[in-house]
Amino acid sequence: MPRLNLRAVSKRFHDFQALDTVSLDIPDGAFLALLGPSGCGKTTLLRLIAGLEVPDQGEICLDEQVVAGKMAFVPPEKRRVGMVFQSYALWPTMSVRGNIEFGLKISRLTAKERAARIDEVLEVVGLRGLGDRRPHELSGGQRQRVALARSLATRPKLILLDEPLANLDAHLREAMLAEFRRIHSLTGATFVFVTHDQDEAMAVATHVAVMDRGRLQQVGTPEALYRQPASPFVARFIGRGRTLPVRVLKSESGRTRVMLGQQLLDMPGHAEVGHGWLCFHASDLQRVAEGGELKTELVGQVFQNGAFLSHCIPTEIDGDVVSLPLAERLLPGTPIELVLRSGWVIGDGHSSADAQVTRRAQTA
Ligand SMILES: Nc1ncnc2c1ncn2[C@@H]1O[C@H](COP(=O)(O)OP(=O)(O)OP(=O)(O)O)[C@@H](O)[C@H]1O
Repeated sequence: MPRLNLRAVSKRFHDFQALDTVSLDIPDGAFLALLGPSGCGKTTLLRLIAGLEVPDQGEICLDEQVVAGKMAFVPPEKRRVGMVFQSYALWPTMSVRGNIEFGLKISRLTAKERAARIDEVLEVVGLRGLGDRRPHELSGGQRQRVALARSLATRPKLILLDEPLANLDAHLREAMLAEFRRIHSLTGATFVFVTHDQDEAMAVATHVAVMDRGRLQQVGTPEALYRQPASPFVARFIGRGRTLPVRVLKSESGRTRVMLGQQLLDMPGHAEVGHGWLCFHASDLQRVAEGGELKTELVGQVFQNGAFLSHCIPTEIDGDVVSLPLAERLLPGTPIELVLRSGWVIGDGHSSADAQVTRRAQTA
């Protein structure tokens, strides 16, 4: 059963279209990351789900109840949704227990029940024994755990997290990601997590929704987005992917026959006959001495992770720079011939990308 449905939700701020007909089904128990460049509308979408903004058009349903639409608007406090902000938003003069209890005051729990609930969530987030500390006596990671505990205390079905790790250093971010995953599986709640960091999204989420300029580009598992992007934008955005223009000759049963320059290739994918894109990652490329499918010239190298990440410009087709790790340092201008061990072909039209978004969202 989907926990959360968005149907053609749009939102304008003055003359700026922040969200444009976004449709999305989020299954019960999912950990969905909303991913996209700065300003693409992630936070606006989260605020609409929370009830902090009202959509101009479309409908939002939580547990099959319309919470925002033409005829209905359920206020935030009645949505059973917990929200965790980047800034933590803790009361500085209150203890950890006081901060968590604050959110429980409007519940009908007795003082004893509230105390038990606080103990329970402190245990879940790994802060047992720190209940009497004030926020300034905690580390950034601990403060974020308090913010999460405060949201969990009301036992919401849906938890919204707005860039919760943005204020933490890289090392702590990784540890907190593992913590979020653990807490997600322990509570069984549905999590929706906003981030512009794709490594973060891919590491933690069961589903990722990629957004660009107010529009949803694709929803799918991290693997599906990586291996089967629905649009050139997703292909380039995820996993530092690359795209090259191809001519699609045939497309049948998940295989395509394409021309990459003068080379005939057989690749997985779906595309209409005509102009298309071959999407791939550095790991799909292999250098060969001769007879490569893609002839390039080295433009530069960077020493990274024990290898020379080599940037190469295609010489026989009009395409962007492709990159792959090589074992040796070479002079700029060196001819590099490459074969593509794998890839994914998509069509050029946005309609096919949109169709895949809908199909994937429905089957997610
Ligand atoms: N209250 C508002 N009034 C006017 N414009 C707004 C308002 N809120 C958001 N916007 C605009 O809507 C667009 C989307 O904003 P939003 O905060 O949703 O983006 P985001 O994807 O979360 O970005 P970031 O990753 O930088 O936080 C931005 O261009 C922003 O300036």
